[in-house]
Amino acid sequence: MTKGLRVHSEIGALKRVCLHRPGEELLNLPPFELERLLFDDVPFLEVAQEEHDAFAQILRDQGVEVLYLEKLVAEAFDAVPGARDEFLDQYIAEAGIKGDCMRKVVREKLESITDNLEFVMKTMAGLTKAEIEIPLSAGSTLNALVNSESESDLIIDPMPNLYFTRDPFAVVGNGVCLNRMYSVTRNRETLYGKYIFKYHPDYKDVSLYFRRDAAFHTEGGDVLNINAKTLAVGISQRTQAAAIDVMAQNIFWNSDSEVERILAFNIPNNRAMMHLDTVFTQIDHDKFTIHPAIMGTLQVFELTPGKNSGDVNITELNDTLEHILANATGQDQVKLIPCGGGDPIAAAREQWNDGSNTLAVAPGKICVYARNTVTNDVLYKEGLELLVCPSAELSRGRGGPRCMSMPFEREDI
Ligand SMILES: NC(=O)NCCC[C@H](N)C(=O)O
Repeated sequence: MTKGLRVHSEIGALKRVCLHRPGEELLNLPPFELERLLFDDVPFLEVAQEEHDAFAQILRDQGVEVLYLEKLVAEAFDAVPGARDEFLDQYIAEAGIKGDCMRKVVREKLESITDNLEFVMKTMAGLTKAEIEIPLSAGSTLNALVNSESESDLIIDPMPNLYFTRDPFAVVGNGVCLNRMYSVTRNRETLYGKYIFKYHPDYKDVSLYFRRDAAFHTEGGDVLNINAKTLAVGISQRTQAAAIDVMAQNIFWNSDSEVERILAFNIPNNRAMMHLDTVFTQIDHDKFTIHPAIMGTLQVFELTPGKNSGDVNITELNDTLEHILANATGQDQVKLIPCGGGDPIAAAREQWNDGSNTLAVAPGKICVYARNTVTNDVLYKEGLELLVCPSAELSRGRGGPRCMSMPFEREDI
């Protein structure tokens, strides 16, 4: 029997999760490319890996099976002859390589890697001019041959944000949204999910509720499974309202999905609040961490299936966030715990380092970054059990424990 996917909440006991251990993609991250590559500093790879290994071990100690994205892709290639070639064609087409000659040289370089895991990790790391010999022949390009400050040393960009496995695809119930992401630099990450959900023996039969060739963009950080019947989605810098229209049609009118209601939260468009999960995250049956700046300002819509196949009804909910979340979770009331405990400076500082971006491994038991001491103290006093991850280097990419994980299976609550 294949394993498949099963995620009907944010808090049910976590059984299986997909991570990506930061790799050489972080070594191909020059300071002057940080903004374009959506990273905020140059991390120290060895320490980032140690921190990530500690995060994975915390999850294993809680009985969670840890899967690695890069291994799943390699297993898909091992399982299906021809899958790797198909991937390589698409990878090269989307890699932004300048000139046919260079594309040929790069293809030969990647084809020469025999081990599938090594091959996958190389595609993630990117490629620099120093790594290949460029033939001076008919068909070569000036861009390849010239060493100049105005020409990048990167032939293929690295994908430094891959360890935020939350974003390129989002598991919803037993299916998955394979996203078209907001930025060119991150959209290449969705190729790995495509090949897992197309060819991996355990995951090739799951339903897709969104596709990477869609006209509108969305990211997994905006998708929260409240329960089997209710999904919360952020309208944000990263997810367009039109993408949620598409998602709603595909989810409501797919017999595999139990979701009957989507709540769309219109959140501010800025980097500190780039996704819904940076603004609020469920941590217990009746508790959420929140960014204090969104209190009282949110516009929220409810989408439900209409009468005829493909129809979606939309209404605006004029209520407080507490009432909307209490109603969605079926609780009499919910507690919203502000990042930084309400102190404006601590809130801004710890929000910047993902103080509200926690990962629940069970109701009331959450992974948090060690550096957010003010928020962690408040969470502890509210009765939460904290699993504390080191975070000096990992946090430089602007994502927390929820961003660094994509649950594949949770126990139902
Ligand atoms: N779900 C999340 O909030 N993910 C964090 C993504 C951070 C990454 N550097 C980005 O800008 O996309």
